[in-house]
Amino acid sequence: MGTWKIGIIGGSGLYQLDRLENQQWVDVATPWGDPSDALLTGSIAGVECVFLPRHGRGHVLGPSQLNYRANIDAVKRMGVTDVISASAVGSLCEDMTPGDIVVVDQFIDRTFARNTSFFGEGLVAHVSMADPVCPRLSLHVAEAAQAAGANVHRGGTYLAIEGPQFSTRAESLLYQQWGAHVIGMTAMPEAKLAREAELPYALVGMVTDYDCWRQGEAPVEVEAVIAQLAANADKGRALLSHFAASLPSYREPSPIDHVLDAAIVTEAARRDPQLMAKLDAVAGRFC
Ligand SMILES: CSC[C@H]1O[C@H](OP(=O)(O)O)[C@H](O)[C@@H]1O
Ligand SMILES: Nc1ncnc2[nH]cnc12
Repeated sequence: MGTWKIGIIGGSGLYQLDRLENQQWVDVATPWGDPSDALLTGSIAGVECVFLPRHGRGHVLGPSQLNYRANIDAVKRMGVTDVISASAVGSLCEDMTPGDIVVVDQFIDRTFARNTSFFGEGLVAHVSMADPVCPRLSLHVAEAAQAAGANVHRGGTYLAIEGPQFSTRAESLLYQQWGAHVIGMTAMPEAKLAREAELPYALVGMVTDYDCWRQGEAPVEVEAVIAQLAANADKGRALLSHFAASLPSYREPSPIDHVLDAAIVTEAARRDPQLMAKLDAVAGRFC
């Protein structure tokens, strides 16, 4: 390997990337169905990037309609080496305030209506999610966010709900007690699938609201989320420029590049050829 190719999955409020030089929208077909939209290829400060608007341009897909497998397969198919995911998040703690950036390092998954794995009958694999994000990529992202002038929290637990409704007050208070710091609807199973696809993953949580646990604070509304994201747009753009400019020119291999070596349990002779064919991008080394 040696060369970075950064996948950027843009969440709410992030549907295009003006910063990309030599931009081109590319339609990508996957064996898992259609990704959320075409993928935008280009470069920032000489670093090749591939951008995918998670909800599609115009925000047409909700969190439960996203084809998470197709999205991760598509970026992998485009030769991406590492994925940065940007997400709007609600804060579950006092000191993570709207406008802050949380570089998430743990997850609690409360989603229930999504395809959560590329593997299954005919090819069984169990990857570790103990450390669900890439520390190297997260460090680069956190430093870039700091350089962009953001108030950055290095680490935090993201609680993923199914949505599309926001939480009840009782749920919000419960998630706080569980030790979650931020809440959103999309990073799971995205982070799980990225790990299965051997893609180092970092999550930039952009705090947009205080959810509904906080006394005296109006419960979160979409309008406030979008307004906060718009207010942060310049910081987001600066973050990406700092990130690309600060990457070392040589990409040292990551242990995440090979997690499937220790994860696939199905004997070679018992593997399902049809599923193996579908896994050509995700697990091509084994096909
Ligand atoms: C528009 S508010 C709720 C919406 O925003 C977040 O999306 P994303 O993670 O893609 O930025 C949240 O998860 C919901 O999907
Ligand atoms: N409070 C919240 N709950 C779930 N998803 C969100 N995305 C942004 N704010 C959110």
